[in-house]
Amino acid sequence: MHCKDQISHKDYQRSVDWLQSKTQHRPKVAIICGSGLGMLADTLQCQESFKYSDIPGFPQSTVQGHIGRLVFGELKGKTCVCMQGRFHMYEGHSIYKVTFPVRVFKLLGVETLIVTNAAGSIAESYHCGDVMIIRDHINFPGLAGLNPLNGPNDDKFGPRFPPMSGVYDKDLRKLAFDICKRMGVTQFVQEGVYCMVGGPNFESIAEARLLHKLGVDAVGMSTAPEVLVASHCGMRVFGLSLITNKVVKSYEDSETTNHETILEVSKMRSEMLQKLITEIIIHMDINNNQA
Ligand SMILES: O=P(O)(O)O[C@H]1O[C@H](CO)[C@@H](O)[C@H]1O
Ligand code: HPA
Repeated sequence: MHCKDQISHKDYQRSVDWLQSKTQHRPKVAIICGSGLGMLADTLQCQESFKYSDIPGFPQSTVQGHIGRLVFGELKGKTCVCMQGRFHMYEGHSIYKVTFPVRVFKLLGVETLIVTNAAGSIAESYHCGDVMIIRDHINFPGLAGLNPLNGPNDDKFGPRFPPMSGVYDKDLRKLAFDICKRMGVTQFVQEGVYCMVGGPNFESIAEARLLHKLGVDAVGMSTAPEVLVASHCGMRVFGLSLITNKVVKSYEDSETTNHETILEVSKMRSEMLQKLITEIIIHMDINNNQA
């Protein structure tokens, strides 16, 4: 990865200008849908959607379960934009392309980013189908120097050395938990630490044991770069992981993980996630439609 791949302000703006010329929607909330979770976008009213292949600067989705469309619309009167499909580095995208949409959202006027993902459980107490409110993350590629903020800093977006403590908004986490209580689903709601690994392989047993020792609760191959860029440019962030599989940590265990099972579990919980995210958006303060 070279800084020459870095994206200029002009390139983000080109994408923003194109989108603003095609839709009247001016979203304050953006939602990134994880593997198999794209149907979250289906509940938006007055929808207008754009294929990634038509939007200037957008990369293409190549992973099954990631449709590759940007959907604008309203959730109970609140204007949102939803990514039906995200980008991963293992697809061959540069880390700047992976996070490209987040800066486009910022320039569109988005203030809050909601990220979702499918993740494997490392925590012993988690079960398949659990929903984890993300409290914090460990960004392995970031720790190793693969960071979307590498290269000359664009001060128009944020500072050179941004803090990463308290990135997952405390009030939104509390709001989510209160909503889960009202929905009567707390028995399968957790709060924990998400760890991003590079993928595309799933973890070896020794790697899974290492993650467990490090205090990781759930592992996936996404999310941290988008969250980092959103936080850098001052967006409020909320994240949910759907636990789609248990990560094997024992040499006695013959189970293996596969993407198809992950998509099936995502489908099983999609309605509950849709409802939870809708309620969060309804109940959070949004300075709506003033752009
Ligand atoms: O993180 P999302 O996009 O939900 O996808 C998860 O599911 C895929 C593996 O099945 C990986 O891409 C992993 O990161
Ligand atoms: N490991 C990494 N990424 C994942 C997993 C996993 O077990 N499940 C879903 N995404």
